[in-house]
Amino acid sequence: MIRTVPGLDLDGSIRDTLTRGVLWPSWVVTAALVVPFLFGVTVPPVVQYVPLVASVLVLGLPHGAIDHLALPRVRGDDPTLRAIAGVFALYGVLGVAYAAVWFFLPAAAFVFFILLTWAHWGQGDLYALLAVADVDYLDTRLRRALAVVVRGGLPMLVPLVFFPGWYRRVADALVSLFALASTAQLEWAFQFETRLVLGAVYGLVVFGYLTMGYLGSTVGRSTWAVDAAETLLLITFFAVVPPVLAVGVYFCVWHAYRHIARLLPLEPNSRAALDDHRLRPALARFAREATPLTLASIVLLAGFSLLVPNPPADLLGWIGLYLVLIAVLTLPHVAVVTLMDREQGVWTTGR
Ligand SMILES: CC1=C(/C=C/C(C)=C/C=C/C(C)=C/C=O)C(C)(C)CCC1
Ligand SMILES: [Fe+2]
Repeated sequence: MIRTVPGLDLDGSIRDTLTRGVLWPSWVVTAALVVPFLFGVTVPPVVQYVPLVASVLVLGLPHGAIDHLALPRVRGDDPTLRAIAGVFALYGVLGVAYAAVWFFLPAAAFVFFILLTWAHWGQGDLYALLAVADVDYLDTRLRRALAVVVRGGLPMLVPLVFFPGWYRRVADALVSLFALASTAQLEWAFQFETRLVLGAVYGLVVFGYLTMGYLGSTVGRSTWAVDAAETLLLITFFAVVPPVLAVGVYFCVWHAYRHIARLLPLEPNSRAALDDHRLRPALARFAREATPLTLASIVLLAGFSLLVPNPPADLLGWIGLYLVLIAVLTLPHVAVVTLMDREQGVWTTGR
């Protein structure tokens, strides 16, 4: 059966529900975390790992666990066995191919993971800007691409500029599961000069992006203010909060939660609940739907630990393994989200 599904044109009541229940919490949590770190608070590594570890069950891993339902739904089709099998096949082919790259070229696979996440977390925020924050100045494809570069760079580049040591430690944790000392090839990326140049270029791009939005906004500047405030908040967040903690929190309350919010209106019962200003039943339904494949991914993680040449020996090693699993699952997940973008008109501007 073919149905029409919401694209970027969410009903006002749904937008309200998502702004209150999804955007606000992401602002409050990130802003609250900035404060102690601005005052120089330090926290032991184990505590910094908590959000990333929690993301295995809460928000993070589950956000991709209904990709097999999301794709048919966004097309207005029923999730038939055939449609679901198609998504599973996509995961199988892309996931296995990328996993093989990790075994043979781990350092290159890591760099690709960072760039893939940059694009993917950027594309997630772009949808939220268009559909929930309802910005009006992203009216050309070039401007939308710029939004992806700016938004994805916040979690992927800002930590490199401000915390190269941690960045390197995490890169090591992933790469050394496959080959010891391979991150030596990435030494250049952590050098002061590289970070200075990348930071300066990125700073200019952010400045250009925000100026473009300010000048291009026609219906008052309130939506631009949301975009600008989020951007500046996240720059500060990733500049002061230690990166494993910052990325873990961002992954859960920002990227994953916004993606889940995007999925909810695609399901008719959840859409009705949101329309009625009720977020909780929609989230409960999502949690039920996401449980089986979240659990299956955890089994995959255990299996993966038996396959890597240098199995994890400590908590950071396990986090590294978890991130490699995420990397492998993210490639097909990005394919699904990119198809969703196409169906929902994220790149349809006429210009
Ligand atoms: C943890 C961590 C890092 C990388 C995290 C990545 C790349 C996560 C990707 C998650 C994805 C793609 C989830 C799915 O949507 C950095 C940046 C090296 C800095 C140090 C901390
Ligand atoms: Fe995602």
